[in-house]
Amino acid sequence: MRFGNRVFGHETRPPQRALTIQLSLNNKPSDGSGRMSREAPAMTDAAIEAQGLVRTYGAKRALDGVDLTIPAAGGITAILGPNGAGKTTFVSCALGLVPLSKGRLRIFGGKPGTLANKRRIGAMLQDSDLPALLTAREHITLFSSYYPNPMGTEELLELCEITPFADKLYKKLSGGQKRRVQFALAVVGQPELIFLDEPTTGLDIDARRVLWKTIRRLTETGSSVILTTHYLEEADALADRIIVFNEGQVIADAPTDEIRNAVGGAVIQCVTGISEADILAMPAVLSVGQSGRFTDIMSSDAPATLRVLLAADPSLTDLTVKKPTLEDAFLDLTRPKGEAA
Ligand SMILES: Nc1ncnc2c1ncn2[C@@H]1O[C@H](COP(=O)(O)OP(=O)(O)OP(=O)(O)O)[C@@H](O)[C@H]1O
Repeated sequence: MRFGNRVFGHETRPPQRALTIQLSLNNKPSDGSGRMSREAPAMTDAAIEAQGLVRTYGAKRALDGVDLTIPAAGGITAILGPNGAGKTTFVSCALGLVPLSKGRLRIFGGKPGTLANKRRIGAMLQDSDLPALLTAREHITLFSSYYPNPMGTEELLELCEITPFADKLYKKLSGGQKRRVQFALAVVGQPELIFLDEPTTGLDIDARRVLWKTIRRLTETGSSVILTTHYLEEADALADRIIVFNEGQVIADAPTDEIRNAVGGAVIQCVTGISEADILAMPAVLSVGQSGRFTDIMSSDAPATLRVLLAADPSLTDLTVKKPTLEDAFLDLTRPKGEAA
């Protein structure tokens, strides 16, 4: 696993995950319906293999040498990155919607966009739209006919909490209700690989939690989910693995815990009159930022920083020390070199 210039662990799932996969391959779902079970994909088949992907738009390199592998039954991978980092371009290439300029991309060992691959993939894109004059139930019934082993329509309507508006015309649904239907269509086929591009944008917190629950359930049956999101708490709550894109390149690729912990140290927050330049010169300080009246100091050794900080400012107040969050790690990774937080 990559994290900046560092290499982490191994390329396979962590042991706990491997156990979950093993169980799901050998057992039917607890409700005994059999509807969520399906033939397991060969464990050796990678869902996605990308080597040296380049996609240019004129002089712009939207993808600039992307290498990554997503295993089959690979759990939930969040692809994060600032605006314009290349996340949507990567997803579009994997779906066969956008051709590559250079590189090798294999989906279940085949080219992106083939019919065989489409039957193994579900996708919810940012700009999806659907025929206005069909109901949610009709859309789901129609989509389920494309897949060899779809979920039952009623079960899916319940799971995604669509039942109360299942018979309304799509055009009469609210924005959040439309997103739920789009999500249901991405998962109705119980596909082995699911792309969710900003799936919870515009959803209220209840609807977001329904989606999270459904996503987790799908991975328990052996799906690999690729989630792109700007909500870092969503990635933190859901993803087993985080891949960070920046300027068309993968700058970090590691299990979520490792990404969070790799920042190391702690975030010291306080109210102080000391200048950012003076704080940056203190021991173990990695970066300094301002949020309102608070100063946030990222330190690789909080006690060492605190000793000097407290001695330098006896009037310092509102002191808290906390572990870095995924957001701290993300900001640290994607900050332009040489720029303080
Ligand atoms: N069809 C296109 N024509 C020209 N440039 C494009 C096109 N699609 C993407 N780009 C450019 O490629 C770069 C990567 O865009 P992309 O949409 O993949 O980023 P992203 O990480 O998904 O961003 P966001 O988080 O804003 O959705 C951007 O600079 C974008 O302007």
